[in-house]
Amino acid sequence: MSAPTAEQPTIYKGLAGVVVDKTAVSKVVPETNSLTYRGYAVQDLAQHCSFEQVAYLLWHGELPTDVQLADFSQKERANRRLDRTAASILSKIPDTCHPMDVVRTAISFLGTEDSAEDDPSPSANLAKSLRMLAVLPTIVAADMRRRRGLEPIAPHHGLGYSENFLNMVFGEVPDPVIVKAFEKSMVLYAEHSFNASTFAARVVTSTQSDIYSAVTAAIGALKGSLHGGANEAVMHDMIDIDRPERAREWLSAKLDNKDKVMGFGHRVYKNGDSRVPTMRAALEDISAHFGEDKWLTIYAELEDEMGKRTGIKPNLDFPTGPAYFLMGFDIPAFTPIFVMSRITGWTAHIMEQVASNALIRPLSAYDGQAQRSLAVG
Ligand SMILES: CC(=O)SCCNC(=O)CCNC(=O)[C@H](O)C(C)(C)COP(=O)(O)OP(=O)(O)OC[C@H]1O[C@@H](n2cnc3c(N)ncnc32)[C@H](O)[C@@H]1OP(=O)(O)O
Ligand SMILES: O=C([O-])CC(=O)C(=O)O
Repeated sequence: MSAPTAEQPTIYKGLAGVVVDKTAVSKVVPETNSLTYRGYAVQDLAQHCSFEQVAYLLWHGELPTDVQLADFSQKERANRRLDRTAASILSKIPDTCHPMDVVRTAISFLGTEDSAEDDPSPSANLAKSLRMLAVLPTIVAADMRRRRGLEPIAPHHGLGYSENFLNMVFGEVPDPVIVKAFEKSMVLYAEHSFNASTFAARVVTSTQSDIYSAVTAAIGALKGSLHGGANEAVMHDMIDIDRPERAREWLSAKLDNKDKVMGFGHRVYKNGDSRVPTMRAALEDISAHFGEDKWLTIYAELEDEMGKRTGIKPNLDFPTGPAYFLMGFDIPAFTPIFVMSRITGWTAHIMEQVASNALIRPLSAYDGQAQRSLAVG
């Protein structure tokens, strides 16, 4: 291969392997299968911490003291309600559209209501981040109920973040096994360095645009099936497979057809996703709770066959898809639930970008028409 020149520079397609900036929010080490948020291993956080504690950690760099957590929770609970104008706007969106479009529109609309939208100070951006974190479950739950022809359930200020969300969806707080598994998924989904949606948020922020615009862009990036949308695609595939004895044949057909198998592979992890063991264990807990092992068996068949055929391992969306399905969520709500969690990581990165900004503007190598004369007259 010849050396790169000004005319033919090296192209890093998809920015693969390119380090574009520093971050202190999280560290992904694929070689040791490790992921830390602000220095803490994610599996320890998922085991021992609430989602509220993890949100605080991502934003402030340290876990909260009891007093700080009480203050944080009080503010989060006070921001859960969706105002009447926003609720009315969202109720007019066709219920045939994907719920990610509802969430994207909702965040964009929240920006229009905020008189401090363009204030990029740390305190203003923190307040806006908390507002989005608090109100997103209300939006996602109301939209899920709307699609089921049900009235929304108001937030319950006596309940923690996950319990309140589950109560707004199902009209009751489910068994603690389900609440814990859900909470773990929220912790695992919260942050993952410069993934596509976070990078989209950082690109928008780098132009000195506002936090709502950055989050709106991130939601658009997360929707795609190569990113967050994969958790929905995984469940559609598992339903398509239907019987565990069909799983290997189904997978072979996909690979023979050169199709991507959803829920497998990762840009950074090439030897397995650090979050999968924790989420798979949560899926096992839920499956045992419901006495339903069909999805877990399909999971194991696909994982084994994919390993044998390609060596490619599952990513976080693989166990989360069937876990959310067993919890009782409808499939199009899976990626909006991911948004409820990732809002923490996105906004932590937005605030980091604001604090040390440089316009993000890469170069391209032109391969279009050579310069030519315009035929005039
Ligand atoms: C929370 C998250 O966002 S996790 C990611 C969720 N996304 C998915 O699950 C979608 C399915 N997975 C994929 O499409 C990919 O693995 C991605 C997009 C996640 C990462 O892709 P990249 O880093 O660009 O790797 P790339 O697509 O170049 O794959 C390298 C090789 O592995 C193959 N490969 C990678 N993932 C898969 C897969 N899921 N199914 C089949 N083959 C795959 C590719 O076909 C390619 O093979 P080749 O070299 O023979 O052409
Ligand atoms: O890091 C990535 O490219 C995708 C991912 O796993 C995430 O965003 O959680």
